[in-house]
Amino acid sequence: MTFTRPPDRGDGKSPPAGGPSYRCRIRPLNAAIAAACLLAVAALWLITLQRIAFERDQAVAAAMKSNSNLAIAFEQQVFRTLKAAEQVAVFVRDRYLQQGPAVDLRKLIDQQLIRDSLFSIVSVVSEDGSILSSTSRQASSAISYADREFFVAHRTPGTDTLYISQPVLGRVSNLWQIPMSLRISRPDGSFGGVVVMSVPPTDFTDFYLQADLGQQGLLELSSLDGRVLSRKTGSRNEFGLGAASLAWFQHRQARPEGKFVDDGKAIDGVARIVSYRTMAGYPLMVTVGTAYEDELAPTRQRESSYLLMASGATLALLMLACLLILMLARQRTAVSAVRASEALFRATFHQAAMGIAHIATDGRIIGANEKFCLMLGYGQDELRARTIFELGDRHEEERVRQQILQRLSTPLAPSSPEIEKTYRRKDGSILWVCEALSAVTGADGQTRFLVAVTQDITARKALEERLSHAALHDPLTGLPNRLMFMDRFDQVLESARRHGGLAGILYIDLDGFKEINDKLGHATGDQLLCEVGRRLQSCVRAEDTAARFGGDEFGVVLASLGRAADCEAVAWKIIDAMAAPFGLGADSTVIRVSASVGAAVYPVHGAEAAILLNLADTAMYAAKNAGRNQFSWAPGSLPALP
Ligand SMILES: Nc1nc2c(ncn2[C@@H]2O[C@H](COP(=O)(O)OP(=O)(O)OP(=O)(O)O)[C@@H](O)[C@H]2O)c(=O)[nH]1
Repeated sequence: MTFTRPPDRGDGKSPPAGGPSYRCRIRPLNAAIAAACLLAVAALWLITLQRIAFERDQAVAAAMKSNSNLAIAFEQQVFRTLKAAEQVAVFVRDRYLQQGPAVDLRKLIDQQLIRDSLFSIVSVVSEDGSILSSTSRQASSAISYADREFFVAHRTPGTDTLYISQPVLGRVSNLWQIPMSLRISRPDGSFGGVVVMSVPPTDFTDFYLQADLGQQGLLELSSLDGRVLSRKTGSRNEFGLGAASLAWFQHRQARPEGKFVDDGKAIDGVARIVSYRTMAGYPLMVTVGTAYEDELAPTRQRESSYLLMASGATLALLMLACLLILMLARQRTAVSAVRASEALFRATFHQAAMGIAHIATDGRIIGANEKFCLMLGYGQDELRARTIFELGDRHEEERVRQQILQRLSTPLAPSSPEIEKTYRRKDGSILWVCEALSAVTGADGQTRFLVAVTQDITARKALEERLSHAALHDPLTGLPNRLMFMDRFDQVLESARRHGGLAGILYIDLDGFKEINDKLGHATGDQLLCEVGRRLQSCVRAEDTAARFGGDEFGVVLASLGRAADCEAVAWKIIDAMAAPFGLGADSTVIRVSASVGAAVYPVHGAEAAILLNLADTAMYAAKNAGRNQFSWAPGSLPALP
């Protein structure tokens, strides 16, 4: 998500101060990342919840199957007990019918004809309800069963099958018992009494421990007429309760056997996975149940792991999405910064008033801006095909190499010294530049390339040249002026001092120049002065200096004089040169002029330039006074001249 400034409203006014000056814009890529993340989270949770539901269903189905098997086993155990009871009852009834009231059940036990481990009490009851014989010592004929359910039921002629009564509190044992009885019929079919066997209800539910039904399991034996014969839930035993409100009792009306999840509200509020079966051959049903929470405990543990993993994955996905969005935002910022920087660079590089060239460390030109190309007259490609050394004259190459080496040796130096140097343009002309080199280094501190910032100073150099020439030369004749003359004279004197040589100076003044000016005009006078300058130069050697001091006054420095007398010889040579007629102007007007020359020699007449100049000047006046067109030595020991 980014914030952008709203477009200008066109009236030049900004949005009202204090109000929202930025509007929110969701970037499509950010929206796509957020949508993908939400989709992934939704899919993750869908899969997780489906997995949890599947595992729960699996656990419930497995528990149902297990409980169904246990119900079958429980049914078989009850069935065996009932069959044993039937066999005992038939055996006792046959003995009673053979022996009559003299039948002794305790003797039958002693003879191990009856197993007393199966039943707590076995009794023979007469047709009036009193006990005729019993395996219990507490039993007596005074105890009557005439009102008992089984006795009442057997008195009525009916089937010759085992009758299973509701649990009752035993009158002999004083304990809860389930009476199971068989009718004794006389040969004529009349009622002859009952064989009754008592089984403690808990004997049926001992199976609970074998089946390992847990702390809150359920094992129940009920009669189909709606009575719980024996039930065990956890450590609790119950007998004789009504079964009509129980869900499995109601389910049995529709299906003889089944399995389902019961909410437990009819018993103790504990939800259970139950399986029930209707017994074959007996009006009984068995029910086995295990606590729903016990069965799902392992699944619940896995559920917690799944939920934890899904939560972790959700968090990771959200963090990943946030990270991606953040990285994208940073990348966008970086890209914007790079673009801005590139735009700035382009504007600076291409529109700079200075020439800029990128130079490889070996001198190859990598690139150049338009100004640099313009300055040198080469195109970009032509420059790229050259080295920086090829752009200058041969004598400059070493200097440029030194400049590059110096820059490479101090790549991190903040400023680079500017040097003035020359390039050779494509057309062969000289380009004077003032150039600074900067080093561009990489992250490793190594120099990647050099940047040459070049300023065209050709015009300035030409101006300097002109100014320098004007300052030291006479504008009319082009000869050195007095300033340059004195400088050269100083240099010559210095050399003469060092080498013990001689140096001469001549002071020359034209004779009658004013008249020429006056008669022929100032322009002709100028022409004459120029020609005098040329003749003067032709009279001296290259190492000598001829100069114009001003007006019609000239001077000559004679370097490396072999003899002082040579000075006079040069002076006469000049006087002769000036005496020759001048043909000036378009019509070659013939003009005649002469010159008076004074001379002084180092070290004969003096040691200082100014003194020697004055002496030569004085000598020149002496020559003038001697009639002009003359030479005169400076005052001093002329005969001693070497
Ligand atoms: N044409 C021209 N005349 C100049 C220039 N500079 C000075 N003059 C003139 O040159 C003359 C020099 O004066 P002088 O040396 O006294 O004249 P002169 O006739 O040579 O006199 P003497 O030296 O005594 O022989 C003056 O008339 C100046 O006006 C110049 O640049 N051009």
